[in-house]
Amino acid sequence: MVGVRVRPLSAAESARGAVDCLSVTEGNKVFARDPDEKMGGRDYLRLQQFNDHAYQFDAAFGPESGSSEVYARLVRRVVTAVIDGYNGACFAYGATGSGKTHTMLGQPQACNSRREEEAVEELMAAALRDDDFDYKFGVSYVEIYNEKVKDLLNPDSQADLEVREDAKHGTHIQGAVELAVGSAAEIMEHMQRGSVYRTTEATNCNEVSSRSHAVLQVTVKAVQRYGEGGGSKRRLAKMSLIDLAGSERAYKTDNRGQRLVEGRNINRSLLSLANCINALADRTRKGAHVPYRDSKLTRLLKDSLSGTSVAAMLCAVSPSSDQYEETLNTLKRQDVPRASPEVHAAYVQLDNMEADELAAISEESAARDPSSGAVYYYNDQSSATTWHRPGPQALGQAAGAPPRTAISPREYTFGRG
Ligand SMILES: Nc1ncnc2c1ncn2[C@@H]1O[C@H](COP(=O)(O)OP(=O)(O)OP(=O)(O)O)[C@@H](O)[C@H]1O
Repeated sequence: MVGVRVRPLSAAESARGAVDCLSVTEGNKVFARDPDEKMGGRDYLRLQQFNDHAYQFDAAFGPESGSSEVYARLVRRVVTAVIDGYNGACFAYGATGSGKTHTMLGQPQACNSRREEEAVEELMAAALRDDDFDYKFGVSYVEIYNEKVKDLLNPDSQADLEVREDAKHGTHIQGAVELAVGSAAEIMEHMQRGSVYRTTEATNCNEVSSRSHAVLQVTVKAVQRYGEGGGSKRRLAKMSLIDLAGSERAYKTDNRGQRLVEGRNINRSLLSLANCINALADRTRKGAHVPYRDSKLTRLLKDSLSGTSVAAMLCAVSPSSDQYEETLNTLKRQDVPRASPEVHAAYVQLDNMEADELAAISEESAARDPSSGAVYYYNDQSSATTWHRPGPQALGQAAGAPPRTAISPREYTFGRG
């Protein structure tokens, strides 16, 4: 699931004369108004322009939404999956100063609004309610800065730890401390202590800018109390909460020297994360190579992204007109393709579709791409982000189950986006 959170315009932004250029509307859409365009008129061309800047998400939160709402709509399902034995990951993505850390950690004076705290509290509470399993929890907290892994729970340790993978532990960091914990408060305490050692700098965009990716992992070991036939079932799952470094382009922070190297490493690892997510999400490339090894971040998160894992991405954006380009960059990258077929590339592999999926195609879910004239169908029984474009025969008998042979196996059709 991909969500977006628009933070309030800050006092500093208002003082600079910046204005609010985003609105969150019904249907989880975010409209971005180009501050250089005069949008006063309501003629068709202007309206079209306006619509071109609407971005669709699975969940969209305006400045009035609290972290609890973000938690309930985006994070809870990840926590539930972890309790059921799946790996889960929540990412906070966005430009510097957009609100990633605020969403993940909250402000010191507003402890009760932390999303991470809610996540670990619910995880612990669900474990306590479960009579069938005994639970043990461990926590580790690392940062990845300039492709080097530092243990935030043991800051004096070796400066660059290795990411390893084995059958017993999955992907993990060799030598990183994993502390046994018994309550959500303990996890938060460790995290607050570790956060002090995180690499932050003042950039042009944020006074306390995180220049590293911070990865908090809670390991959940569950052992069944009364196993059938004397044997006990065991489950091992991991919940990863990731506060990514700012995604802005290097020039924006006016960085040179060390800052420029940082910026390049941040962008490289974010790109490799995007490449992995795209490869995993692209159902037309089942079994395709996923480039986990391209960065430390993706190597570490390999078992939280692949297989039977559940992930949520929260994109933080500033509504400020002077951050418009960065905001658009985030919105464009994370926009869910199903919303507006007119402005997005769409792709299908129909030979993977089952008869019941084809049968679910209905005329109501059809949309026509104005530039190519192609008709797309959104099939809500399958992956939320996959558009199916039936071949010519299938179009004529959309309500039935068209013969598979009549459909070309792969078709890629691109609209304007
Ligand atoms: N939803 C919000 N409500 C109120 N204030 C917010 C909100 N989101 C962010 N802020 C404030 O905006 C400022 C920047 O936010 P934050 O430090 O979380 O950005 P960031 O995306 O983590 O930046 P960086 O990548 O540079 O670390 C902070 O002062 C924070 O308190």
